[in-house]
Amino acid sequence: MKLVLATSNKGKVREIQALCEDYEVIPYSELIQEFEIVEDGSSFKENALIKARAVYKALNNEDVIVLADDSGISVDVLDGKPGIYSARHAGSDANDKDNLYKLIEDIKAENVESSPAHYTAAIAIVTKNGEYSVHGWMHGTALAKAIGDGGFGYDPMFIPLGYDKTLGELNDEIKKKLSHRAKALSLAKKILQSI
Ligand SMILES: O=c1[nH]c(=O)c2ncn([C@@H]3O[C@H](COP(=O)(O)OP(=O)(O)OP(=O)(O)O)[C@@H](O)[C@H]3O)c2[nH]1
Ligand SMILES: [Mg+2]
Repeated sequence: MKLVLATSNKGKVREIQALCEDYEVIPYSELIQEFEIVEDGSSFKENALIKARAVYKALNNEDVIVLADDSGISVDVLDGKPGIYSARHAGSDANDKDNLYKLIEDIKAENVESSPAHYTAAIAIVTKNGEYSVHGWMHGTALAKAIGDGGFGYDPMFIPLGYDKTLGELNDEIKKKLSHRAKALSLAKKILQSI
């Protein structure tokens, strides 16, 4: 089965391909020109559906199956921020490093060295027969420093529950077992098997 990913994030493409080895997973940019999708929903689920619907419509082929991921990190000491705004935490043109160091500064400003935190991933699937969505979470600790350069985004400051190293230090196989994305995708696969 072919799955078209409605994402411009290469880290997500890499992880979803590794987690869906039985599928042919291709980013939509291999089929059509990338375009801007305004993520103005009020939840991860709404934003994932906005992205999947936009790409489904643009592909103009009713037989495609489109999958989108909307995700982010929520830090307890920051009252759950940045949450759905994780990609724009340091501004609308921010890159992963800008967002990472802004979040580190925000945690330091609370006069703590770390805080409980969690990642959320909402996965939306759009097909001619309907729309579906599922969620997955990964809990752990957000540090006020970055260690390691594995993963992407905020991974160098995040220690998953039960570990003592950041996702920047741990190998990809560990994140593959634990991640918010892996958990949401395992539910998404059950939906894909039934359609
Ligand atoms: O270190 C990380 N490990 C992860 O596993 C992870 N999952 C999400 N995020 C961060 O959360 C935002 C997503 O925003 P997002 O869902 O809008 O995606 P995006 O804008 O990057 O691409 P797109 O899929 O929208 O095209 C971005 O800042 C990501 O860096 C992660 N960071
Ligand atoms: Mg985005």
